[in-house]
Amino acid sequence: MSAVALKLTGVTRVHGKGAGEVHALRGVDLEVRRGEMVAVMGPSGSGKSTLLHLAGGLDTATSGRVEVAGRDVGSAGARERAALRRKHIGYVFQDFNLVPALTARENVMVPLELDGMPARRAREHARVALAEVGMEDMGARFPDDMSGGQAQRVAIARALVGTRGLLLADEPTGALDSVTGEAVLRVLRARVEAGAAGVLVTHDARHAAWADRTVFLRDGLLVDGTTAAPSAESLLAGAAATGGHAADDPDDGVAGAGR
Ligand SMILES: Nc1ncnc2c1ncn2[C@@H]1O[C@H](COP(=O)(O)OP(=O)(O)OP(=O)(O)O)[C@@H](O)[C@H]1O
Repeated sequence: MSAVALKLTGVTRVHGKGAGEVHALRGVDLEVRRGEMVAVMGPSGSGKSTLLHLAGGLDTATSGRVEVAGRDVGSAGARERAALRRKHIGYVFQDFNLVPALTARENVMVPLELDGMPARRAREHARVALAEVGMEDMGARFPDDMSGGQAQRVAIARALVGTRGLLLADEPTGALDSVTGEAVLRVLRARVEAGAAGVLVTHDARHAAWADRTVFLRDGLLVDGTTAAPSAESLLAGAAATGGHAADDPDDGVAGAGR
């Protein structure tokens, strides 16, 4: 299997038409390898969710190329894209997107069953994934009977279940208290250590500190933080120096790294 789990080359995404055109991404290049976790930071509206949707095969680029596990997502048909999503991509959405009529365990089993895994094996994978996020006793609960944080942990278990090579997370700890949130980031990190690739969209420099490197988006342009490799400490220092709002200004994180 390719060491590069995700590759974006010259990717642009224009939403809308004519006077209402929005250039959400402008010529973005990004490569994420297996065993690597990349954090994406940037102000609201800078294109972070658009980038994640493209990486997850939920949207297609206006121009440029998006490859997942060596496969060009843009040229794949709808059926192939759906299979790619189920087999290779784990996606933690900002809203939890759980199916209300299914229990926590059944929600986590869905992607595996869609992929043809027998129910007994899917149930065992779901048990492990729920245990990883501290929800082992909640398998029979329905989403409406859970707190926001519990529902989000189930969504994270569903994204992590099985052996997906590319994990995409949009602010996965938004509804979680900080202790649980850190536990979830730890699970994500463990999956990356085990060979998955991770992309984490976050506004929080403390969460970005869990990644191997941070890239910054501003007005659809991507600035790679690799050259200066801002460390967790320098990102946090940048956040502290700006009153905890490093995520609002990409330059703050860079300044915090001493550039
Ligand atoms: N479906 C759409 N139609 C029109 N414009 C869109 C659409 N989706 C996103 N946009 C615009 O594209 C730009 C980038 O949006 P995107 O949601 O990717 O930013 P973001 O960095 O994820 O923001 P946030 O941090 O607020 O979630 C914004 O100007 C947004 O208004």
